[in-house]
Amino acid sequence: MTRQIIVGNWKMNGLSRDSQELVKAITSGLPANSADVVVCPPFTQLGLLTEALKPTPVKLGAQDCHQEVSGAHTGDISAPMLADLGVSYVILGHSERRQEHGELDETVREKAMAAAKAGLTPIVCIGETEDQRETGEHFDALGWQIKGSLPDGFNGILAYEPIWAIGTGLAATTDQIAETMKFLREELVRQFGEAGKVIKILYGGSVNAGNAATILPIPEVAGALVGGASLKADAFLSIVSAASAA
Ligand SMILES: O=C[C@H](O)COP(=O)(O)O
Repeated sequence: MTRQIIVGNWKMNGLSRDSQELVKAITSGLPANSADVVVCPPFTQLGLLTEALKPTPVKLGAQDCHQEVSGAHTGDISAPMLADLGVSYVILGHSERRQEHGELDETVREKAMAAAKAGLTPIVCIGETEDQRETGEHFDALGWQIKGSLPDGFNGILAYEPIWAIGTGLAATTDQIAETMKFLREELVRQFGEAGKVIKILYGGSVNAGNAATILPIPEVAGALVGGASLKADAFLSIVSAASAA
């Protein structure tokens, strides 16, 4: 059985002291035979946490990177800069970046290529809006996002996050997740052939300590991308335990 992976996306949360305390609580509370765990703090905490996480099995991820290696891009961070710091994963195309920064599939694809080239594992996010779900256009939307956001030869992680489930406390139902995962796997195989069979797919959107044990065993779910609940060590560790048992 493949080990699941739980990714904590801290979003724009965490000053130095909180961040250090949080990773200390997480690393000291990991269950035996733990699932793989990745924490993705804001850029400002990455340097400090690299050192704190070095002696632990927890890996470090970033929440974005630029598609270029270097240059005149004020305020941006490149994939080689992240790799240089000891970062292993990078979340790309999160719906909050797509919405707040107008990030397009094409840019996400370029970022995923840049990340892989720098030795990082890209975690590319896709997800449908509430409208698309209600009008039954969700599979079309997801198919287009896969086509547009994942580069040829993609061997990173895909995160399915229905936008209406993010931060709402209202996770997708097990039936919705199961049906969508099946669709995503078929689509990955259609677009990538054999390689599409092994791309890991995470579910994200209001995963918490109470629903993780129901969501994580759903076929094709390889783990979770966790927002709010990743900021509380107890809740995050419960999700990690559920993944370790799934
Ligand atoms: O990246 C994480 C997702 O946006 C999920 O956030 P949430 O767990 O707070 O719903």
